[in-house]
Amino acid sequence: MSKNMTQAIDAFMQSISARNPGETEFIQAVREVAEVIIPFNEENKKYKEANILERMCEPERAVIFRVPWVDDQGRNQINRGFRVQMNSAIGPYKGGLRFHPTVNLSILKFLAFEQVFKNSLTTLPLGGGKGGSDFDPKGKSDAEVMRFCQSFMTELSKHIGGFTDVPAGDIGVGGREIGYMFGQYKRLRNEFSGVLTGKGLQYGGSLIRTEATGYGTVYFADEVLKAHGHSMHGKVCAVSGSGNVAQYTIEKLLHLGAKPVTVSDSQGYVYDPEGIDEEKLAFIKELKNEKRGRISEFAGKYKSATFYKELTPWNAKIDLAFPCATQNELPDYDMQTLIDNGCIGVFEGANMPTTEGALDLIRKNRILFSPGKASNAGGVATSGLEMSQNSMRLSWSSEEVDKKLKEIMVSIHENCERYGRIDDDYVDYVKGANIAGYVKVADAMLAQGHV
Ligand SMILES: NC(=O)C1=CN([C@@H]2O[C@H](COP(=O)(O)OP(=O)(O)OC[C@H]3O[C@@H](n4cnc5c(N)ncnc54)[C@H](OP(=O)(O)O)[C@@H]3O)[C@@H](O)[C@H]2O)C=CC1
Ligand SMILES: O=C(O)CCC(=O)C(=O)O
Repeated sequence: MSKNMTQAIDAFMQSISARNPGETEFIQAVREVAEVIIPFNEENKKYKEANILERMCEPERAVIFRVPWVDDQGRNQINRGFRVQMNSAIGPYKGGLRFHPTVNLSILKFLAFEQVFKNSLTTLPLGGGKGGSDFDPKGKSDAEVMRFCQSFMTELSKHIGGFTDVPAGDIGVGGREIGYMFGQYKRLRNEFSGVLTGKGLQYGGSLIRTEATGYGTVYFADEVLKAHGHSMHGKVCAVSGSGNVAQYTIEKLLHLGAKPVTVSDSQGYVYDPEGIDEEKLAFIKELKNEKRGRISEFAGKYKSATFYKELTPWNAKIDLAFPCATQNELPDYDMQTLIDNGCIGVFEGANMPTTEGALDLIRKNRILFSPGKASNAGGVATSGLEMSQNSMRLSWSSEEVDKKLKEIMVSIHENCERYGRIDDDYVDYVKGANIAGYVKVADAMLAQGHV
């Protein structure tokens, strides 16, 4: 990269840092995009002259609100609620809600920013947003979670709607939470609408939405492997996390003949050299989705497995890594270990799990890599399919939805390859995803005037 270009990127990032002090995750997400888009804008002056990137870095709106609720002991509790409505150029704001004690404005702005590019890549008419709360559902009774969700939705309902903003789940928000929030929205508005996705199948949910993020991640990884002369069959895989995305990543890896050997949660990871098969996966699903237990219990149940307390799965000797837990969970030193152990590909199921330092190592060593905004886009894409079914008042079969999901992942791969091919042997999917996601939103913004 030329010296002038490096200076232009540094100057842009200085202004972003000054406008968003202390928002480290948001600044990290913007830098990854700016490093690709600022050089692209030099060759596409219409975007540069209209300050499209600058505008995309400023949320159209962000609401922060108090969420009061009463716990089982009758005590008053207060949490903070957020919704960041980042960009509506190509459709209503769309993106998940995260309930986790670490949630803050920086994390939600980074997620909303990523969501704009991701949703554009899906080919569907979806703008980008994200929200949530610093509420921790862990250790709470169902009744407490319900009271919290009802209070959260009482305020959020003023800012969302089927044609305005359609939230969904993310960390800490699954079928239970979506159900409670949907019920409250319906009471407040006296309206049965597709205002949330990830709904239960009895009340407007789509088949395959639960599976979609994990399945889509593996479909995308399979495309990347094929495009580089490899195959999924027989590959030994490390998966992090044990929630929604991790579970269905493991499931699809098994369908394609790969061998997942790790799974984790915030307390540590489990390594099972014999592999996590369908039966062990069923145990994980029950443990995490129903009993809401800890992953260490897996090693208690299966003698072939070992639990490593407070460690992450990146020490295992594996071919492919699927980080599916949270942001910045794969730092440079772990990436170096993965490379030393022969890892050939990293496919993000989570949002921004790979740090900037780890990404540098990936590029230097030409490791196959897909950014979450491309590889985990199957979740929001299937949310888009849920919205279509709700509008049409019908339900597609799981085969139909899965086929559409697969087609969308293949088309995202093609689009990323188009903008990200470096030479005959390597595609830079970060570059490809950022440019492909940007162009559609940028053109829509240009067409709509100075918005
Ligand atoms: N659900 C979806 O459709 C989509 C999700 N994503 C992304 O995928 C990732 C996982 O989401 P999802 O599976 O839905 O969430 P879940 O809440 O279902 O699962 C999250 C998993 O990650 C672990 N985890 C969370 N925070 C940390 C942390 N700080 N350190 C270590 N482990 C952690 C959790 O462990 P524990 O139980 O101990 O907290 C749990 O195993 C997130 O980055 C999310 O943004 C992306 C696209 C769509
Ligand atoms: O399904 C959705 O609307 C959002 C999914 C999501 O939060 C994400 O893609 O990160």
